[in-house]
Amino acid sequence: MSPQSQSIASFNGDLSSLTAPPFILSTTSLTEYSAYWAEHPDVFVAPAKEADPEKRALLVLKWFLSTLHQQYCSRSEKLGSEKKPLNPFLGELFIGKWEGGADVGETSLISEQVSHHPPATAYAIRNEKHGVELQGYNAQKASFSSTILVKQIGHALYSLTPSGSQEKETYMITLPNLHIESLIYGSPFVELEKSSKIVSSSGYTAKIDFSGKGWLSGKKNTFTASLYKTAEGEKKPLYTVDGQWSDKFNIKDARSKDVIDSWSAKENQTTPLTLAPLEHQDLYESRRAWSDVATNIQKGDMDAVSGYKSRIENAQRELRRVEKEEGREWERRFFNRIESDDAQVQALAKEADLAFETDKTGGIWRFDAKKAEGAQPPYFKVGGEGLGLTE
Ligand SMILES: CC(C)CCC[C@@H](C)[C@H]1CC[C@H]2[C@@H]3CC=C4C[C@@H](O)CC[C@]4(C)[C@H]3CC[C@]12C
Repeated sequence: MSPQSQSIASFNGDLSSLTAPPFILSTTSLTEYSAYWAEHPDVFVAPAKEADPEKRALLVLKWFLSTLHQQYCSRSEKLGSEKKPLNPFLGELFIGKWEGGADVGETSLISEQVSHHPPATAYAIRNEKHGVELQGYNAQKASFSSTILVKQIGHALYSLTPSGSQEKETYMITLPNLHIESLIYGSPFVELEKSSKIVSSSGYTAKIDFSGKGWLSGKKNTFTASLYKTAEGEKKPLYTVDGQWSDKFNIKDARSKDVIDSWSAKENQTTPLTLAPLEHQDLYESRRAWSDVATNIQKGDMDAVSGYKSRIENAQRELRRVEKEEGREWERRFFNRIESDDAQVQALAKEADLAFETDKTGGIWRFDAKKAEGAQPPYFKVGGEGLGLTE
């Protein structure tokens, strides 16, 4: 048996324990993936400007669908194949902002590794000007059956206060399952499976069905979606959407059958995320913490890679040891673990068929805006508690 298949045979579902050949290693940590939710900030805030609740729910669906290209195929398009991201360490941060035009304003991103065993990443994306917030967390559980199957555990909550209203509207978003295709040809890419739901407190539900390589079109990344009144059910759609999430899709009014809107991933450029320069970043910020590892992955110096990785891992082990000794746990910088959420969120979760599975995410994680107020790097005191990354 090769070492590769041995590691598969003893695989426990934790993707971070999977060994991959050097050419498949990415220099990017999973904490960075949270940014995929808002790389089109104008689409992210668009629902807040819509006065009609039905159209607002449709714009939330459109935004969700528009994120899928970046979430699930930007690596294979940019780098030639899907890659294995760096495993974030507990407390790792990825912080940045998107400068929109005068109309969009600034959108900020906070991403934090809130759990290490099991690995879970939480994020908050906010646009103050439009009163839009997305927060969520996710973990992955993998299994093998001719390829890598990945179940996503976690959810996202999108909220806004419609213009001219006082009442906050919340959308519960569930995450799709996925699998890796073309693994044996050495050019792995992601295909989405089953379905995702977006259930709103305003009484609308969107259901997205991922059908992979469409049996009619023969094209990969095919999906259909419909938006309906939660109380009336899937059989009475108000709008339908179909196409490829990695390319183009059309939005139709289900009553008139007219195409009323569309999206093309290739024609809509992403807005770059602005980060603090490396030297101004905190030691816990992803790019800074992983910079030596990343440089050596690029150079193909795998000995140096494992040396620098061990440095991080050993420093982390030492922190965990001291915490255990002192009977405390690592304080999350921007998020809190909560026992259960309010009745509204629970009702939305039920409608969305969401099971919290807290044992697989280390808990339910919620953003704490107070912790983020006026946050400036360094986010952590360095010294005794440092990562051991500075000399
Ligand atoms: C490429 C093969 C050989 C190695 C396996 C890599 C695994 C660890 C990669 C491949 C695709 C990746 C997923 C791609 C996109 C997302 C969406 C993001 O919002 C959360 C992370 C998540 C869910 C990634 C988790 C890690 C992942 C499953």
